[in-house]
Amino acid sequence: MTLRELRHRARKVLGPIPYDYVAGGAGEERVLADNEKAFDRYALLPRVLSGSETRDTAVDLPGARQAAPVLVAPTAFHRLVHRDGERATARAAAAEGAVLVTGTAATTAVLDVVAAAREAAPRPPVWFQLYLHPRGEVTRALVWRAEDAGCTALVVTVDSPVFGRHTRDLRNGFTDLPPGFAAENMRGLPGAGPDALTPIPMSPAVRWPDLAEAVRGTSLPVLVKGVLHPDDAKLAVEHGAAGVIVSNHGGRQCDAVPAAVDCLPAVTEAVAGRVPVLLDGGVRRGSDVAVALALGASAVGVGRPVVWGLAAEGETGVRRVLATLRDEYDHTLALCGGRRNADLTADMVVRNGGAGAR
Ligand SMILES: Cc1cc2nc3c(=O)[nH]c(=O)nc-3n(C[C@H](O)[C@H](O)[C@H](O)COP(=O)(O)O)c2cc1C
Ligand SMILES: CC(C)CC(=O)C(=O)O
Repeated sequence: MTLRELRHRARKVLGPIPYDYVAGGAGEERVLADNEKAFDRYALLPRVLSGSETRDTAVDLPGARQAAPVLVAPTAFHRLVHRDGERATARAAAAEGAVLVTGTAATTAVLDVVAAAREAAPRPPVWFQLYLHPRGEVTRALVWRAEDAGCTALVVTVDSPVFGRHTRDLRNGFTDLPPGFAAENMRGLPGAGPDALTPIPMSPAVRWPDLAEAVRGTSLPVLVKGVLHPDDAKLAVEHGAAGVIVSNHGGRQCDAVPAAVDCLPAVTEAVAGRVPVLLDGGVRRGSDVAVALALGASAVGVGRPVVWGLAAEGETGVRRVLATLRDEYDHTLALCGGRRNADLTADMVVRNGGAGAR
């Protein structure tokens, strides 16, 4: 079953409002569509007679060693799509040896998410995603909850000075979570209330010194998510980021930005190997993973496919998504004459339509 088929199955089991919440993007959904289409604009140029019967797809990331270069990007409100919610996602990611990025907008408290992951693996890598708050004590409270739970890294999302205008949610009048659901990590903290669709106080007043303060205030590595401009990637490193995640939030913030993968080469060049560069947005096949790695990513995140897997089949569905991507990626690596991730290099990616068009 391909990840696209899993989406169709999810659509059958979900009501139209939660389906639209997950599937949708901002504005006219141009960026949402382009994230996937962009991968069709790249082709792989394999090397031959250089492979191996055994391949090593493992990757070392801040606070995590993963079996494959694919991690679970933070997506909000898993209990909206499956009764087991984030607990199921956590068990699945841990069982597959993948980082789970849980987040402030989870419908399960981070302590319970990490506990569920530990049911499947002794030391599962769980990262915690948060937005910086202009009031430092709110940020510190969230960081403390993540540290206390046993998360091994933090992910600070910086592409949301204001919340994106999600066309489908606006049309559906979807502004609050249904009764019985809440952003559990926001309990007791200032915001719109944990049951609001945007329970997180986003602020355009947040600036680089706030990031530096957050980095200083934790012993955990801090990755910065939502970087597209190469100069911002440099600033992130200068302000202490342990990793940079190239992302346009799955097309849910500004609907006029480039596809995530199109921003990757310039960011990779700007970071110049000082910290790992990751990418999310539009990754749907093992060959997409290979293209991203060849263009400089250490690993990729997947958002919607994981939610479709969870909606369609719970823990089993999430495992299926991660296992499928790992298997397809390993197969692509073999077809490209590679033994390990680092064997995929920028000269092996061409613009689709001809090797001469690079
Ligand atoms: C339903 C949904 C909820 C999301 N919630 C968050 C969030 O709470 N925090 C965050 O940083 N990114 C969030 N994202 C963005 C994802 O982390 C990621 O950037 C994006 O989904 C990647 O694109 P993909 O869905 O094409 O894989 C969300 C995305 C979706 C689809
Ligand atoms: C609660 C929101 C902040 C989740 C989000 O980032 C999104 O829906 O794209």
